[in-house]
Amino acid sequence: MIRQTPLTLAMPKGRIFGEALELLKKAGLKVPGEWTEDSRKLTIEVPDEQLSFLMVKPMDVPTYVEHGVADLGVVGKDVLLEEERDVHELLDLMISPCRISVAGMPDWTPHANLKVASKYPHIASQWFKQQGEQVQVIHLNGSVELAPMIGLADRIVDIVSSGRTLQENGLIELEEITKITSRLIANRASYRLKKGRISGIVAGLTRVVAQEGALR
Ligand SMILES: Nc1ncnc2c1ncn2[C@@H]1O[C@H](COP(=O)(O)OP(=O)(O)OP(=O)(O)O)[C@@H](O)[C@H]1O
Ligand SMILES: O=P(O)(O)OC[C@H]1O[C@H](OP(=O)(O)OP(=O)(O)O)[C@H](O)[C@@H]1O
Repeated sequence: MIRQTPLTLAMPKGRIFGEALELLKKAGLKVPGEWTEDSRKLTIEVPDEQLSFLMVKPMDVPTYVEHGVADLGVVGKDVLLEEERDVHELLDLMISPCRISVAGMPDWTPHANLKVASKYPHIASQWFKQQGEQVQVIHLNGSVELAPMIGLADRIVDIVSSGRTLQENGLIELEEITKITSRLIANRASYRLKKGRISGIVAGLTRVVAQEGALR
């Protein structure tokens, strides 16, 4: 029997997980079937395929991959832009689409010392720097839309998908910073040392992503 090269994948718990798993399955990988959203288990083994899945927070996926404890990872481009980790971005999986935008209250009156609340402090700082605006960035971990409503910040930089959260909190989208989809990333050394197996997975996923795109 030919033994497969063992591979470890860092998978984001939450929104992206289901869609990513579906793509991997369609690309021909035997993926864990028994895992459910309410499971507390953080590692899943698929012994027949020499595959291990690590269930991690979306923001931490690039950390696991950069340090080489995971060979591959699936992560939103938002996290890659925020974290700027030294990883190899292999493929746009075209799943979990959304955008990062600047939003604020419609009746806001301009003033100096602009405050910007965001779960993405790095992306927010870079964006306003590029615009030549000096701002104070306030890092929040969620419920960011609250900040302009209660006077914590003048603007937010956050994910927009349906626009419902902005709308229900009386905010308007002012500028789109960038469109976001999820990406397949690799550890740089793993990509060299396990190139055969990783290339096979990338080829399978590339085919599936193209097929899914044609169906949209
Ligand atoms: N409406 C959306 N809101 C947030 N993230 C979205 C949305 N649509 C797609 N995404 C993608 O999903 C990823 C976030 O997934 P999820 O919401 O499960 O995690 P999270 O809320 O950041 O995690 P946690 O708060 O548990 O650390 C983002 O990095 C982004 O790429
Ligand atoms: O445009 P929409 O479809 O409304 O989606 C965007 C919202 O979803 C995310 O929040 P999440 O549900 O992850 O909660 P959080 O505020 O705790 O980050 C994001 O931070 C926005 O608040």
